[in-house]
Amino acid sequence: MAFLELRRSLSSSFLLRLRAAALARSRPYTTCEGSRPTIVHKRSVDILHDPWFNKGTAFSMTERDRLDLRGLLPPNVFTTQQQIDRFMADLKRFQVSARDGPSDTNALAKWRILNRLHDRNETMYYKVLIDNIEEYAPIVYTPTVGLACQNYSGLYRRPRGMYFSAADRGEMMSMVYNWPADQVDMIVVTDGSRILGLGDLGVQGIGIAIGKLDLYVAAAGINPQRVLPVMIDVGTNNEKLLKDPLYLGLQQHRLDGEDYLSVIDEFMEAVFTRWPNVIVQFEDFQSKWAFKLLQRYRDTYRMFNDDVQGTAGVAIAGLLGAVRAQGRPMIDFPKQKIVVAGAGSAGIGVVNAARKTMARMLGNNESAFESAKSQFWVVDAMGLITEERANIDPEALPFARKIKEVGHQGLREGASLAEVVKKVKPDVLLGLSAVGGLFSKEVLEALKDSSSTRPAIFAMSNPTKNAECTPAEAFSIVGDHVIFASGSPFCDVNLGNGKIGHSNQGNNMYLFPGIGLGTLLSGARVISDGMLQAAAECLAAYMKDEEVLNGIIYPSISCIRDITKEVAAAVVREAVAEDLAEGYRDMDARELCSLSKEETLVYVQKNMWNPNYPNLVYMK
Ligand SMILES: NC(=O)C1=CN([C@@H]2O[C@H](COP(=O)(O)OP(=O)(O)OC[C@H]3O[C@@H](n4cnc5c(N)ncnc54)[C@H](O)[C@@H]3O)[C@@H](O)[C@H]2O)C=CC1
Ligand SMILES: CC(=O)C(=O)O
Ligand SMILES: [Mg+2]
Repeated sequence: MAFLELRRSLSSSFLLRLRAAALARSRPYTTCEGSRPTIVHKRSVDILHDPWFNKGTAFSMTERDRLDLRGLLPPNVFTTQQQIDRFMADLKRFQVSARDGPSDTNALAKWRILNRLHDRNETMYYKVLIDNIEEYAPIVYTPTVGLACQNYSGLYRRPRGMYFSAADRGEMMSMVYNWPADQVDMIVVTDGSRILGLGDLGVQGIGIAIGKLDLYVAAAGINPQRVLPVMIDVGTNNEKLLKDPLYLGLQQHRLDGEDYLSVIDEFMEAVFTRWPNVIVQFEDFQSKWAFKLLQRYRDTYRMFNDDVQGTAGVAIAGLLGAVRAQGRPMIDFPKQKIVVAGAGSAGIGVVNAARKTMARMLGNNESAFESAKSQFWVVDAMGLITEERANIDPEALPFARKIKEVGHQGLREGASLAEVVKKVKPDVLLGLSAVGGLFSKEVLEALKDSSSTRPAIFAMSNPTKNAECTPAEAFSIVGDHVIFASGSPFCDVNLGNGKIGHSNQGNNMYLFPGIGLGTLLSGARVISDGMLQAAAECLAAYMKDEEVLNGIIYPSISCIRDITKEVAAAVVREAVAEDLAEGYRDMDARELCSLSKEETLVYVQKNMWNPNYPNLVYMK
């Protein structure tokens, strides 16, 4: 009701202007000089201050005349490449002159320089990011984005995205109309309660939503005018932030229970009312809420939880790669013994998905599902989880080991990670604990007795300092034959004798952009388990046998746009197969069904945004 009243009270001319502006913005952004122009309704300095349309020194002279820009810019008209060369020279100069400081200082300085470019010229920002993804993903994404979030209240200059707070209850239906774009394809939302492995960062967590959406644009080619980072500020339980007078968020403890749920419910209703086709990615919600919110919304809204579902898919792809790296067929996966350290949203998401994958390989029936469970040993902050655990988390309950069973192995409730590794001799040791160095010398020494010919170590916690071990530790302690993956990037290790120990990056960035893009282009109303499984299988199949045998189980980030295209196409095809696809724009469901695999790839590619300046024409 409040929403209807508000809409009525807005003057119709304002709504018309809003719609006209949004329509202009929603036009294809990939046109170049000479092709169909983009109509803009602003001129002069207003256009220079609009990062969606600004081209800076690249405005041609005719455009400068057309848009009243003559004299507002230095006279030399630059090509896109010249602009980038100038920007990069500046960025590199900083890198050289800041060589004395700790490496983090350089990384944060680079984040600031890139952030300022993002604020003034989006096209150029994304061109720099796409063309140098290997170098700058670790800046706009993990690990540096973690540091940026920790310091966000100080770094904040210009607003980006939307903030919905506990103080906005009852207002969200109208607030969503404050966002200038009539079309939003992708929202990444966080409540800041568990940012990477850095804990509760409150409102400062918006940095992670921005970083994830940067990858949506760079990897999936989602139009940057149609992404929306969102922070839901329900308070923070971080006492340091609560005491900080410069903290930008609500200075109150987090809402809980029904109060908390009512805020998230209102937000979901509001965004899906204004943008019925939007996809919402939940990011870095503490486990306590991650599973509950996923269950609450996944059958009604187009949403997924990246930490639970995206991470699970990336882990499955890596685990299957590790089986192949042993020279064994993937169908041997159900024989792998897997020790998982961390029973939060990510760890439990992985064991659930891995169990289902094993069960499918074993015949996809109840007994297969039951027996697959016995391949996992889950260890959390209190040690090995068994059925003797008091107040066990319901999500972890299915993986609690039977006390008699572990007794036979010489283990007990709460056994330490080192003891578990010693007794189980696992094929895989996977960390999603957020505890840097958890895979200590003792744990890694124990893994030397693994029953696998090539034990695999997944130190998946972020950012870098939270990795359970480094690749150098893994290769030097366990041996050259080990398979290694980490959540944040590490360099390969020189093993001597011309041999390289490959350091893979096992991060959900290889899946979430493709899951989002595939869902968008299929028009599926929900994101099914099958669509997520198709994404994971596609990533697993991306790696060639010779790469996998060489210990390379994930692709290089330099191919992320290509991988994302493949993943998105796999998601579209699965949505079609499950009869969930309702089509997108001119591509209706029937036509989607008739596309071959190759045609689906072409369809996806055609719908990916590229960072080219459009030709701008002013209209009153
Ligand atoms: N590589 C990737 O793509 C992803 C990595 N992550 C990382 O995973 C980590 C965990 O994320 P969530 O599961 O959401 O966090 P969470 O806080 O929900 O769970 C952490 C879990 O680790 C356990 N833990 C704490 N100390 C431990 C110890 N000494 N030994 C064994 N377990 C211990 C806790 O009991 C808890 O079960 C974070 O660092 C996050 O950055 C999360 C998602 C994706
Ligand atoms: C990668 C990611 O989503 C995380 O560390 O939370
Ligand atoms: Mg996350």
